[in-house]
Amino acid sequence: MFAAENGLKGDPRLQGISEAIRVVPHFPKPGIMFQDITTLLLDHKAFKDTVDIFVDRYRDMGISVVAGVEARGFMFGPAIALAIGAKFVPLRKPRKLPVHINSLLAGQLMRCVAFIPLCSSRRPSKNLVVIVLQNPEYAGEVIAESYELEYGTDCLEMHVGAVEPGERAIVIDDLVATGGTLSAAIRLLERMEAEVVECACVIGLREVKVVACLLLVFCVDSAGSTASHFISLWSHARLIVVVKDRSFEYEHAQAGAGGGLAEKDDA
Ligand SMILES: O=P(O)(O)OC[C@H]1O[C@H](OP(=O)(O)OP(=O)(O)O)[C@H](O)[C@@H]1O
Ligand SMILES: Nc1ncnc2[nH]cnc12
Repeated sequence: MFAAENGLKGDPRLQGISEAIRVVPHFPKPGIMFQDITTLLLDHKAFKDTVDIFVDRYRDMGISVVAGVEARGFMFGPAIALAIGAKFVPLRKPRKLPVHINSLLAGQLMRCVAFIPLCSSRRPSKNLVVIVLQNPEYAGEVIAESYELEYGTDCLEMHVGAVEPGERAIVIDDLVATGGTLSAAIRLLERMEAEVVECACVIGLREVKVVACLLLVFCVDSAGSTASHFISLWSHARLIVVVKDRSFEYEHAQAGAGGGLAEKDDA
């Protein structure tokens, strides 16, 4: 049903996209079949087709926020945002977004910086003038959401004020595995009262380990068939995934060539 709704069933672009993604066995550790989108970025047609699929889908959906997950969501999100006329909001790993320590300290800093050009006999530099004009209110408070990874935890941060209540948002990333990262992204946006219309990823891992927060997963494989659906326990947002990971094909090919699988079993 969803494949038809999305207009992706039988889409000839899917195979090219899928094939442009390199599978790197045992990276970053034994047993992981790493889905490497850097090769997709090198392939102009496959890269453009990927962005176009998302742009076609979201162009007329009243989306004003494209939120991209660091780091690989940054490689697709800005192009989509520009094409659909939305803003791009980076969801960053901890301590990357600039934030003032507190408003008092920021106020003192502003006064100091403003004082320097007055005391200086030399003409103030461009940089100083820019800082003086900054308003500490906009200097960047952040909110954070932690999430579980296979081993340990991680965290995403977003600037307060980057989205307004009621704005319609999509979240972009390269890949969904457990869904923990996307769930943290959704929580950040919903805390700012944005409406998360959908999440969109290029790749869905074949054996998605669904966590309680995962939405509805919609996979279209390279043949254009619907792969899997998982119903969220708490969110109404949806997820579109363009292609399934190619580990199976890779292992199959390696097994045919007499390699690969044995190496994986040894790991
Ligand atoms: O569905 P999940 O289980 O949450 O995993 C998916 C996330 O994992 C990868 O990022 P990673 O955390 O490796 O960070 P990176 O992009 O900075 O390498 C990927 O780009 C997704 O963001
Ligand atoms: N198999 C995989 N390939 C690339 N990125 C990932 N993030 C989590 N699992 C991954």
